[in-house]
Order: sequence, then C-alpha cells, then structure tokens
Amino acid sequence: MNQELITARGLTKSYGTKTAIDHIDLSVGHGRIIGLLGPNGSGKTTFIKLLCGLLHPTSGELKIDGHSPGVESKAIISYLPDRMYFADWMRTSDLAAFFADFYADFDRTKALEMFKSLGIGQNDRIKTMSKGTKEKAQLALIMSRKAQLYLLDEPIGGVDPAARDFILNTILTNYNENGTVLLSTHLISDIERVLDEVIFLQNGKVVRHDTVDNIREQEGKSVDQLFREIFTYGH
Ligand SMILES: Nc1ncnc2c1ncn2[C@@H]1O[C@H](COP(=O)(O)OP(=O)(O)OP(=O)(O)O)[C@@H](O)[C@H]1O
Repeated sequence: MNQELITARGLTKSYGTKTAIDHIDLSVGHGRIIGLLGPNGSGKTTFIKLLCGLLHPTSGELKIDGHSPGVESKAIISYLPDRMYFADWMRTSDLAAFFADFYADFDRTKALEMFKSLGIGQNDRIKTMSKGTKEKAQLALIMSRKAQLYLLDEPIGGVDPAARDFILNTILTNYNENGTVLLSTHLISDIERVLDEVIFLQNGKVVRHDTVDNIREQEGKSVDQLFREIFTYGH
C-alpha cells in the first residue's frame, strides 16, 4: 500500500478549448472522507471521471495507490456515477447478484442488510422505485464493496432531507473504514458533519484543500459558511 492513495501532479483535462481541470496538485490519504465541493461547472465530475479512468488527462500525472488509472486502479475503486445505469426490469435481488458476479470484493450479505435498513425490499423493481429510493439502492450497492476508494458523484441529491442523515449513517457505518470516500455534493450543510477534509474547486483549480477541523478552528465557521463566502457571486 502506498502512503498516499491519490496523487495528482499538474493534472489537466481540457475538452477542446475548455480547460475543466487546470494544473491540479493534490495528495489524498487512506481512510478519509472527503467532500469535493465547488459551484456548477467547477470540474468535480471531470475530476471523478479522471480518477475512474473514464477520461484521460490532457497533461500531468494522476496515481491511485501508485498506479495510473487502469486495470489495477479500477479493481480498488467503487464508483457511483451521477446517473443511474441499471436496467428498469431489475429487482433489488438481481442488482445484488449482478454486483456479486462483477466484483470479487462485493459483500452481498452487507448489501441486503443495508437494503433492509433503508426500507428497500428484495423483490422491489427499479422501475417502481422513486428517484430517491433508486439512489439509496445504488449507493448501498456501491458501499457494499470492500474498496480502497469510493467515488460518489452527488450521492444523495434526490433523497429527501429527513432521510439524508439516516442514509449517511447507514452507509458510513458500513463501508470499509480503511478506504477513502471522495464525494461531490452541493448539499454541504447536510454532509459536512461526516467529512474529514474538503477540496474546494473553482474553474478547475483547487482553491482550498484542508481538514474540516482546521477550517472550523482557523476560520471559526462551518464549511457551508466558508463555501458561501468563497463562492459568492460577484466576487
Ligand atoms: N463533454 C464535455 N465537452 C465539453 N465541455 C465539457 C464536457 N463535460 C464538461 N465540460 C465542461 O467542463 C467544465 C467542468 O464540468 P464538470 O461537469 O466537471 O463540472 P461539475 O463541477 O461537476 O459541475 P456540476 O456541479 O454542475 O455537476 C464545465 O465548464 C463544463 O461545461
């Protein structure tokens, strides 16, 4: 195991003339829960896709546990994309079977327990689930892998506020604690209590990477307050 889980050096990704990730230097350790925060279009999804190997850097270097994104890194990454990709006809039990076939590190018992505590039945079909329930089901599957790196792109956007805390607790008490969770979100105040670190992205650049404790101690404010200050329109 490498000391750092993620290292980026001069990492850059352009789509034509648009630079979405702009010379990022970053190190992330093991066993951390990190919020990837930034306004719309700041590069969060692009960064996550670079880590997954779905996009390739235009320049610079990116390593995950010492490997460039590829076969080795994909085996240790559990990725929740920003949209659902399962077929509508599938039942919860089919999803668990599908994950068990695909991923050697998938813990089916854990997934079924999580479904139960989230109120999702084994015979429930995706087609009949609400948007929020689909998100819960997908998140439970993703977190039931014993991965080194969990990449969650907007994991609870469609879930009602009352259920968010319960989901965060269910999910975060069940995953592999030596693993790192990197999640992008706009729901900062709902999530910040579970975060160890935050990465603020703006125009493809890291404008702040710090621990939540440091932010609270040094700034005397919550992550949500700091975010609103940094990203106030018109600044
Ligand atoms: N396929 C693409 N082709 C061209 N430009 C793109 C493409 N995908 C993203 N971009 C641009 O790259 C920038 C970063 O986009 P990205 O989706 O990574 O941002 P984001 O922070 O995830 O945004 P949001 O919070 O709205 O989801 C944006 O300016 C976006 O318009």
